[in-house]
Amino acid sequence: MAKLAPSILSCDFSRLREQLLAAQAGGAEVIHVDVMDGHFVPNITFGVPIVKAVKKILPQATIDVHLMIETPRRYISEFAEAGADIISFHVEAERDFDATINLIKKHGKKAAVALCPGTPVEFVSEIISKLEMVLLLTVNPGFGGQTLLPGMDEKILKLRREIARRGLRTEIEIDGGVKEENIEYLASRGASIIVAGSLVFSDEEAIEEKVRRLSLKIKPY
Ligand SMILES: O=C(CO)[C@@H](O)[C@H](O)COP(=O)(O)O
Ligand SMILES: [Fe+2]
Repeated sequence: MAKLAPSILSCDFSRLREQLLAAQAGGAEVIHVDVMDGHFVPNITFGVPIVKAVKKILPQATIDVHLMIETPRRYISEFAEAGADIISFHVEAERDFDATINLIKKHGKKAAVALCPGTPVEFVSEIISKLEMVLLLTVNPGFGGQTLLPGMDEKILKLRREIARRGLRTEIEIDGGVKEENIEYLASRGASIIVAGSLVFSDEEAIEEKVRRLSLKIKPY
């Protein structure tokens, strides 16, 4: 049903290589990288050098870059050249959707837009056919370890139905607040990629085992 995408936001950066290799050994094919600028969101994380490092450590993985930055179009080329495979930009942070999507595609990367929890799915109606993925942020952007906001399950279902109605193959990524108790339910609403940060990285259970077990929960066959 869905793929698990561990988010490095919650990893121990002094052990980045070890933890990424463990996630890969557990079967993770997609690695989620949260880029935050301290303007679009109240937090600052990391940028291009970390994307390069993740790609170097896991050259076979799909590097899924979630840009939580103002005017993301300015930085698309740098992230693409650093090794991003999927680039998501926020519709709330960019005026020119078409130019940004075209630039991502010009680099041969998968184009995605991200929606904050309060942004309705109708916002993407006119551009969805140009996108490979829509990221639904299910917590307020900026921090890991938050609680899934109410109503997000309905939002996923609504977008999944709209994609089906239009005969598209757009992926839906769910990001934020994914926990043991809601991961299967979120997958059943129509998510195709499920991001998990604190659930994967801040726990005593070994990362490899955790990724394997969670992946089985959302992809039982
Ligand atoms: O984009 C974000 C937060 O803004 C996420 O990707 C977080 O990394 C998810 O963290 P958890 O809620 O899974 O701990
Ligand atoms: Fe994210």
